[in-house]
Amino acid sequence: MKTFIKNGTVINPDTAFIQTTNVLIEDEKIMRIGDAQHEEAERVIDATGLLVVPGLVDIHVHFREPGFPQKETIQTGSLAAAAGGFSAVVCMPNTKPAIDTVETLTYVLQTGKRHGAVKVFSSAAMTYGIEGQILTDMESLRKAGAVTFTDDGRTVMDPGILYDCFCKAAELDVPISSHCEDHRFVTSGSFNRGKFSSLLGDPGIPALGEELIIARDILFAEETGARLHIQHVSTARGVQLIREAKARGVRVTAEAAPHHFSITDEQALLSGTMAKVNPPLRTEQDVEAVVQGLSEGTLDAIATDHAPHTIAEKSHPLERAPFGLVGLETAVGLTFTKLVHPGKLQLMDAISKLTINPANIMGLPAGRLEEGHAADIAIIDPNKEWIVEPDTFHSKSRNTPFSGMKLKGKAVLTMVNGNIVYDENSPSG
Ligand SMILES: NC(=O)N[C@@H](CC(=O)O)C(=O)O
Ligand SMILES: [Zn+2]
Ligand SMILES: [Zn+2]
Repeated sequence: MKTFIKNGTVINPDTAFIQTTNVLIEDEKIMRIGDAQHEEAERVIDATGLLVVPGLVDIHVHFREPGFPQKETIQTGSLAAAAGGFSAVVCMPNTKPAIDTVETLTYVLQTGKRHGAVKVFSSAAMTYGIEGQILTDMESLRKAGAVTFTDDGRTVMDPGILYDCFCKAAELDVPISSHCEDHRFVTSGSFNRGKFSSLLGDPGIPALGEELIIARDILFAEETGARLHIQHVSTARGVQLIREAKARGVRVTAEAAPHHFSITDEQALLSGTMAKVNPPLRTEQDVEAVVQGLSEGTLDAIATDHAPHTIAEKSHPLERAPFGLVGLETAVGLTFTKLVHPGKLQLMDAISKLTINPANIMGLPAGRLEEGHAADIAIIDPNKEWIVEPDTFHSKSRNTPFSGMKLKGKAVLTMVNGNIVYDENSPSG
């Protein structure tokens, strides 16, 4: 089957290519990028005024399988991904059981193949049960397809165990993805420790608790030569630590989540538990530093940390409600509204941080729009104005602080291996 995408602004960040042109797809591959007309193709998509970019890559999602299908399944999560323009995702291992054995990892990857609308990759846990005590069989998990090791949701606190983990990661040349939170220092708060946590009588989560672990893990990476990827960076000093580490040649990369570059801790007053996320929404200065980190390249990737929870759970009193918010279906809108349209991030950089950069960090065969490559493509309408309505999400969960927010920019079509997995303009879209 031939698909012809005509007259779009075609972007391939890997080669800094941007041109108004056409893309011809045959079966699962991109055959040709260029001016030639192929109006005879079975399917012709008019992309006039739209961006035609590599399928987006999210290296930080929680699809909750096995264990919590009431929050999300691999199938519903992948539908949310497709609706957000993503064609590839990396699942986090804080499931039940955790993704800490080859058996569970294989279950996730096979379920992704069978029921996933997009390409589902997976991390594996650093320690059994994400308990920070006993290292998993990293070698076997790597062979079985784990693209990174992480205890996301928690931090491995024991330096001896962590050291062994970094050494093994260096040997296997696989990145460690680090959720940075010093559990001895960060205790029972729900929001960023500061003015708003005080107002709400919440003990607060100190920025220092995140920064201590960022600093620690950078030293471990430097010492062992392992590749380190810092997840969901939320503080100004965290950005600064990564900037300095990169300058002295440490193999460190980092991601920012859309909520950390879009809204501040003041959101707690408006959204309550819907704004409860870990790391927490921080101050205006922190948000500015995250934006600066993205624009200067200290922060390499935008990753959603899509963390679905049920409404029932989010209705618990503040201290019992779980941390996390869904992000796949608002990521493009927030990136364009908060970064690209205000001129804080160049269009090419924004697309890089949603495609080739995260793909390269995790070594995924994704993130490129090139002849001969798989036809994983997102079509984005950068000027589409829309209002976030959680009831229309494809995700099983609706936990977002962005409900009712007006955004400009949206993925309107997503293709995986030449198949359309999301189409805004089709009835089933
Ligand atoms: N980000 C969150 O607030 N929650 C995540 C865990 C995590 O990413 O740390 C979750 O699994 O719900
Ligand atoms: Zn985390
Ligand atoms: Zn996470």
